[in-house]
Amino acid sequence: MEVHEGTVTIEVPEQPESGVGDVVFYNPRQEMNRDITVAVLRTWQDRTGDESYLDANAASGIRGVRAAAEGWNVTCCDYDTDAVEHCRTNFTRNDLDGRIVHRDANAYMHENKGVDVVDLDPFGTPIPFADAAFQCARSLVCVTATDTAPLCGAHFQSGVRSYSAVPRNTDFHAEMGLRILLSALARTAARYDVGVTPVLSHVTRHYVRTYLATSHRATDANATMDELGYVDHCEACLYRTTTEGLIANPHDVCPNCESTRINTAGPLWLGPTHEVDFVTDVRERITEELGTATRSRRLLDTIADEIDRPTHYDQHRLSKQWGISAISMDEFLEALTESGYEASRTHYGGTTFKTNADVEAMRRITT
Ligand SMILES: C[S@@+](CC[C@H](N)C(=O)[O-])C[C@H]1O[C@@H](n2cnc3c(N)ncnc32)[C@H](O)[C@@H]1O
Repeated sequence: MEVHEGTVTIEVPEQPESGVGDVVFYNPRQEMNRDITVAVLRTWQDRTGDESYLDANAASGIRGVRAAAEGWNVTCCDYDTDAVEHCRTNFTRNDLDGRIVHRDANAYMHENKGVDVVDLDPFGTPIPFADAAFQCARSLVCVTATDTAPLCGAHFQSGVRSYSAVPRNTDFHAEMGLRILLSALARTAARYDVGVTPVLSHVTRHYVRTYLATSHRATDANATMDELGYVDHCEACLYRTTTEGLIANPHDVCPNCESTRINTAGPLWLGPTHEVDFVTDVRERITEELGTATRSRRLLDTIADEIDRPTHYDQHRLSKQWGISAISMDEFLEALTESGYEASRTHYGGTTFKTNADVEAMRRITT
């Protein structure tokens, strides 16, 4: 079937309804992910003059074709024969040049270091490709992870295995997933003396996406490691607290309600998950021909306005906890800001917010 995204048209096989099968993969639900990638690549090229882009898990080649249409010097890599055929057809069909490589992505990245931008978009966890990506990429690593259940602690052991960290299934699960992923990526990069700075990250129910600017200096890798730490979370009253550094110092009882139902997650990335200037620049480069322009702009606006530190709350979950009916989000946030606290919506969900008020202060002010 024919698929139109942005300025390109590609050919992909009919997809099985279950989403699982042998055919070359294409997921229309990821169009916004790809539209934002196009705007990120525009921003990155304007800022750095970078030229080369590796679509390491190419499938139909949709990411690579779209990057080539933006003027990038593209390599598409996939170990699947049919995928490689589709990539070839789709570059030709759009009259674009691109290098198509039938190879294991790790082998290719190890042998071809110095690509400006590397994009990882495998099935499930990207961690098997992370070591090679941080050695191969010169300046930007883009990563999608679709294994949201392991990342957010819903599949606990799988999360521990994949990410060498302890995820917990909390009421801020989407952010837990992002911070577990960033932690694992940062620790992987640091092994090669590479420091990372997340310039943009976003999470939906289906995937986590992040863009990491890289710096090949041991001192920057040290600074990256300083962004790691732990979050203690009380299941009884939803209180949380963070501990910076790689030495966990877990609470046995909740400092707020003295419950022992307090658990620790980490090491997590506790640093910023985006740079506001970068997000604003990307937002400006979301143009009308992008199919998800309206949704993408809305998402990027929310991210740019989001307080960027761990962790978010869910207003409905808190209201349930306190046994009251939820007031409107605007009223709730206004009550916090009028009391001198910071408060913002977040992109993690319609009823989510961040604040520097703790749960007791929130309850006092808003109920
Ligand atoms: C989720 S699909 C990629 C989707 C595509 N990037 C898009 O936006 O539509 C993952 C692809 O990674 C490929 N893949 C998995 N393991 C690989 C490996 N070790 N080396 C190269 N490609 C691999 C699969 O064959 C598959 O085509």
